[in-house]
Amino acid sequence: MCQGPFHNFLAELPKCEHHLHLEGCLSPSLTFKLATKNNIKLPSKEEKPEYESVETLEKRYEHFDNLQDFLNCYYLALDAVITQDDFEALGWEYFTTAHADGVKHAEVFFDPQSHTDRGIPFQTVVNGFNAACERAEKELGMTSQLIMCFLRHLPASSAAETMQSAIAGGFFTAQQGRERVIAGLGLDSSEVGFRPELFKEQYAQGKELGLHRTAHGGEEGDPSYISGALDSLHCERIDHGIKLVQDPELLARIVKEEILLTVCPLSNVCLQAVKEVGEVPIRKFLQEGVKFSINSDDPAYFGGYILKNYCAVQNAFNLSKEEWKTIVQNSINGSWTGQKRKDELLSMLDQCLKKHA
Ligand SMILES: Nc1ncnc2[nH]cnc12
Ligand SMILES: [Zn+2]
Repeated sequence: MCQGPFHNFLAELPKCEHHLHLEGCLSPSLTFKLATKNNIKLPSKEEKPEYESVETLEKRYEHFDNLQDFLNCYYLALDAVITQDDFEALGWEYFTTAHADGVKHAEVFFDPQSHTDRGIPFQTVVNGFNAACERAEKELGMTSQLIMCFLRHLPASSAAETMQSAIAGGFFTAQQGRERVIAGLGLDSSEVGFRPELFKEQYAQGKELGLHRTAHGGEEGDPSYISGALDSLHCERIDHGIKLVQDPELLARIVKEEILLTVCPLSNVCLQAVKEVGEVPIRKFLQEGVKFSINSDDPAYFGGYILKNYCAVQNAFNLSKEEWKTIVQNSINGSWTGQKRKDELLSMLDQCLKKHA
């Protein structure tokens, strides 16, 4: 069980997070705080009773029927987030909490279209989130990358416009010793019916520009959403990917090509993809040699940040320290950071394992 010394071991593991939506860190209390500051009218009590107070909104987030039910809440709450400082505050909420959970390196998603569609300038969003990343490195020693996601329920033409905004703003360009502000592309939102192939052109353009590529796949959708992301989008990682177990041939390919899955156990339970964490194919992935990291997805909605996910996995699978070593090693090596940073993280892992031997 995840208690006492084992909990300390999990807490002290040097974690890399690869599947985290910054917008998914918008808690009910931060939503109300920003709405008040910005003079934003959240839905009225008559329209949506859950917006009566922080407490009623917290209660609403205790149960989601499925991914779409969650996404409806997720997009609505964003109305409260307006200024560059708001985006920085949202990013900072993530970095401070993740730091306390032992995250050393984070590759975080953001959804520009959920803001530009409300009239917020693209630069306001990116500059705010990037300010939080820079502050995290300076004040907390955490390294990070931003991953720009396309919303798959919107047409590819909207993704193309988003791509153009990032190019025009110079956010994909490395400048004078500074890395590019946006390191990679992602694909999220409603999965079933919105196939990865629709975004082929944007991903081809991203590959040409030297951007990293990942996409949500096999969260609710069948394994063809995973193979589609590999074949059409040339993804280096797959976000979620739990439906992979339905296709043994594809599983063998994922192992052979060393594609990292970014698994989010508490999210899968909250969105009813599985009944309990024990149904997430953690044991199967370890046995078959599928590389994966463990992540929090949308922690303000799914009951906890990364450490809660590590603990939930431990409670469900009772993994050995050797198995945790494999998981953390794979998350370090599957990160989109340079070898020097990976070596630092691997050495932190070594120290942690020695301390807890
Ligand atoms: N779990 C998830 N799946 C798809 N899109 C998302 N956007 C935020 N969280 C998501
Ligand atoms: Zn996600």
